[in-house]
Amino acid sequence: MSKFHGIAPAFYACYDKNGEINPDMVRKFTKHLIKKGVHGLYVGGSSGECIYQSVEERKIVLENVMEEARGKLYVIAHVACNNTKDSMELAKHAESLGVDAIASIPPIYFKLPEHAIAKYWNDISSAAPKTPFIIYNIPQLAGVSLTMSLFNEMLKNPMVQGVKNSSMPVQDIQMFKMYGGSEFTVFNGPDEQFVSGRLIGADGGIGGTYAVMSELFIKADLFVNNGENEKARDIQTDIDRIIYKMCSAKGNLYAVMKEIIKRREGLDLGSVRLPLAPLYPEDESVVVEAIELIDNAISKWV
Ligand SMILES: CC(=O)N[C@H](C=O)[C@@H](O)[C@H](O)[C@H](O)CO
Ligand SMILES: CC(=O)C(=O)O
Repeated sequence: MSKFHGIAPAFYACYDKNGEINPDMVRKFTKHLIKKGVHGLYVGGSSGECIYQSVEERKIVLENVMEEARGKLYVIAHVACNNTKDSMELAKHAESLGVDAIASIPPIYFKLPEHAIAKYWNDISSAAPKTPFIIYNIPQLAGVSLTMSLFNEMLKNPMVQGVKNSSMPVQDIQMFKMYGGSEFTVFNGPDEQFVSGRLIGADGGIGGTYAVMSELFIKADLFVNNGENEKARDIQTDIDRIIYKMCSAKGNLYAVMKEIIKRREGLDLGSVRLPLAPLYPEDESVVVEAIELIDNAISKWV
């Protein structure tokens, strides 16, 4: 089994009362997830609110994660900024800290040609020449798809060793697996189809909702490994009910999940940064009902 397998929660941004990065909470949250038994961590991605943080802030987050995580589980650092120079700086910094891989979305806003996207990714990779590079394919948010021509171009770089695939067709996972070569890693992106992603060939998953119910995803992963497909399907159904509930709030999904972690686990990660919407008073019932669903699912399955 490759090092990159199992359950890798996308790390949430940790803020203090004033909305500043809270390094102490970054460490506590890292320790908390390690104790839960997850296999890896994905730091500084969408869930880490990377696009709303400065280069300096993102370095501080990764440094504090690495202090707790080094040698205990794999760490993938998402290093993309929307310009090449800052992304290269973060890539270099991540390599100096000894992360297991770096990852990057494509550049957003301008519709760039594929050769420019490939150059952006290869430049970032060249700033961390000893560290595996994972392409983050998330067309519904990035507005750019990892096409086969772009994928094949990227495979010429031997450090390109995986894709985190968040496109909705599950078959995309199979395609990247098929053409990536035997050592190539593909992570499932959409948490709502984690089990399907694993069954069609994903080595593991990186997900935005894992940290709020890691027990359930660890169990789902185990069911797939053991060929217990009916149980895998049924736990996925319970997971999806929880995700749909959390997504029904007026406030942002990450604000909901941080509130749930605060109440269930006693860790205060703060709120989200604007323009992401914080929790509204009318979200109280969503939080309470989601907690009940999570508690019930954990007592049923774990
Ligand atoms: C669009 C998006 O953010 N996708 C994430 C990464 O793949 C997922 O992990 C979601 O957070 C999750 O599936 C909840 O919808
Ligand atoms: C959700 C996710 O995978 C991310 O943080 O990018």
